[in-house]
Amino acid sequence: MMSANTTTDIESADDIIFNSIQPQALKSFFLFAGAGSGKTRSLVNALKRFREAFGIDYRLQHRRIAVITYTKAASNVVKERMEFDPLVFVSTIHSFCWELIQHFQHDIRKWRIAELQVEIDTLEAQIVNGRAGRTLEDRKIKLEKAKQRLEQLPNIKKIVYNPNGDNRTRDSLSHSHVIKIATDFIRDQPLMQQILINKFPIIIIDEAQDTRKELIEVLFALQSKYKESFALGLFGDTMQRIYLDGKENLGNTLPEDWLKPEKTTNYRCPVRIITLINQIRSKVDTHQQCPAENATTGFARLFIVDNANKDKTKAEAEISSMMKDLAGDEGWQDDKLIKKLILEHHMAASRLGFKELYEALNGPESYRTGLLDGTLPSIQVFTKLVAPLVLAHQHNDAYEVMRLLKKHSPLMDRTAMMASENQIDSIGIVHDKVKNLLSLWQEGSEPSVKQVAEVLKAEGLFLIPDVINVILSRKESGEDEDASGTETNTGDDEITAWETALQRPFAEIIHYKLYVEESSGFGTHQGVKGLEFPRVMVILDDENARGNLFKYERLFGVEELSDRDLANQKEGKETSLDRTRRLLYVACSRAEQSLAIVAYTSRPEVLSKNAIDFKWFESSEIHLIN
Ligand SMILES: Nc1ncnc2c1ncn2[C@@H]1O[C@H](COP(=O)(O)OP(=O)(O)OP(=O)(O)O)[C@@H](O)[C@H]1O
Repeated sequence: MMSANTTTDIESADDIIFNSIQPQALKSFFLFAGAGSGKTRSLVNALKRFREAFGIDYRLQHRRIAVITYTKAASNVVKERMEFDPLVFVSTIHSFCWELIQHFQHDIRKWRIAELQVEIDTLEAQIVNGRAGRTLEDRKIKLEKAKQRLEQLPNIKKIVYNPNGDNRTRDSLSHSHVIKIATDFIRDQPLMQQILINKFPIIIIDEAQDTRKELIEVLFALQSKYKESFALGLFGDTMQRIYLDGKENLGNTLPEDWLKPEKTTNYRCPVRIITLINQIRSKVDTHQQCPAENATTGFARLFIVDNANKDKTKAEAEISSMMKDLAGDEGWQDDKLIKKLILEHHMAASRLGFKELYEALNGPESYRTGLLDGTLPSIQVFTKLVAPLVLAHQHNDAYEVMRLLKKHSPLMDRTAMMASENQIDSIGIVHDKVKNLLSLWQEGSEPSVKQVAEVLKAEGLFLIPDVINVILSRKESGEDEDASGTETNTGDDEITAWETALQRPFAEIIHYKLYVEESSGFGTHQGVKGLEFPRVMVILDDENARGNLFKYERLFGVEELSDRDLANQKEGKETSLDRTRRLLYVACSRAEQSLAIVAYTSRPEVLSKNAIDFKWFESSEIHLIN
């Protein structure tokens, strides 16, 4: 609800949070904190007040408050503001899960055996029933690998977890394993439940709307079982749920006894942008924001570009120049000072030279989120290890080359080094292997991703993800394509994606890397979550988008809803319209001063009329670009 008094608003929300975490009177709560409402400040305030009042007792009882953030960067901010006080355990969800399970080695091993056995049984059944062809051959390779892993499990002394990679060594768990294991243990093991609530009687989760729903659900169940001794504090905004693995409608389906404080002031955006995002949101719920007392008026403009206009770079340059004049802000003339947000990524991919790689890997549903935010495990060996190694070599940075190898190469891990008779010789051998890898770029050559992967595999420099291993392990004679192509499962479309991606030049990996790491001037939509920029250009371009997850033409009423959307709407389920609206809300709410929405459309007049009818823009704020 719109608050008349912003001071009361902060005080009451912060007080409610502090009162909820009194050790003798724990209460669970969901803090509704819309865009720019200063969640971090409220969180740190509550933690500092808690430390002051209860820190000594808590330490004596060996208890801690857990704070789970969405990114490592967000963890670091909270840790720093809390002066790295061990009273508060701040981590990402993966590290938190690992903290809980890491000493349960016996149970983890049992869990892995059961999981591998299911995988083996499924593959064996598929192989018995499958037709001859590549799919069958791939499954046989996968089966072999799964059996090897099962066999090796008893020999592994300690199962570990590496938050920075994908199956880096055979004894390490993947990110999704860690979450699944923790979820299962919390749900099924009373001992784990006791340990959890004794160690962390209070768990605070930031960006709760995007936190893995399976885990949120077991924590909810735990809280309802141990109301007196365990409290959950969720910080979030249902309108800012942008990942598909978050829990739908979290915040609207809370238990009766939960408290629901709300922060209604947006300290980031100027008045005009707050009015716009309130209007975009008004179709979904009644949460509305108000500006801070010292907020400026700000600018929001809608630029409508006909799809027939093929030179998008030129159109956007013209728009920047118009924004400079409209907002009276020279900053709009400097690309480095503007954040351009691509909500669908094909346009950036074709402009920045990684379109084919992107299109291949964007195929499997399971890859999409990770591809967009750079966390797709199977690509990380290239983006996080090979590309930095090549770039460091090109900059003559021998120290960085060594650091990457020491940290990530199985050839240089502690066990390998201890086992070697002469460590100096071993380092020399690793150097030769690196030389072989780098020779792929010699005299201006441009290797393919596959050539790079083959050298990695042959030299054993870094571990190759299983999906790529399957392709590289195929016998030359196994090239008999299964023409029917009808057998698919998740694993198979991932293999198909990598078959194409491996053929692409490695340079596409580098362009992709620059894009997801935000060094290209463009921002990924998911990547800007939680961030803020003075000037934001939000680019809406369905024509360059693939898939049906987001459709701006539908959101603006230019295109009819699909049959699937209509069916979902009828059943009260989420539609592409809902997802697209939330994306637009998040993107627009990043702007601190001025905002330009650039909408490419097949029907400029209809889009313009609807933007006015929806009360998103006045006609004087809309510009048609030819
Ligand atoms: N009480 C306050 N007074 C003045 N400025 C504030 C206050 N709280 C937060 N801010 C400022 O407002 C901006 C937004 O805060 P923050 O990024 O913490 O919001 P958020 O709730 O995380 O938003 P989002 O969910 O959109 O990412 C920051 O620049 C922050 O410094």
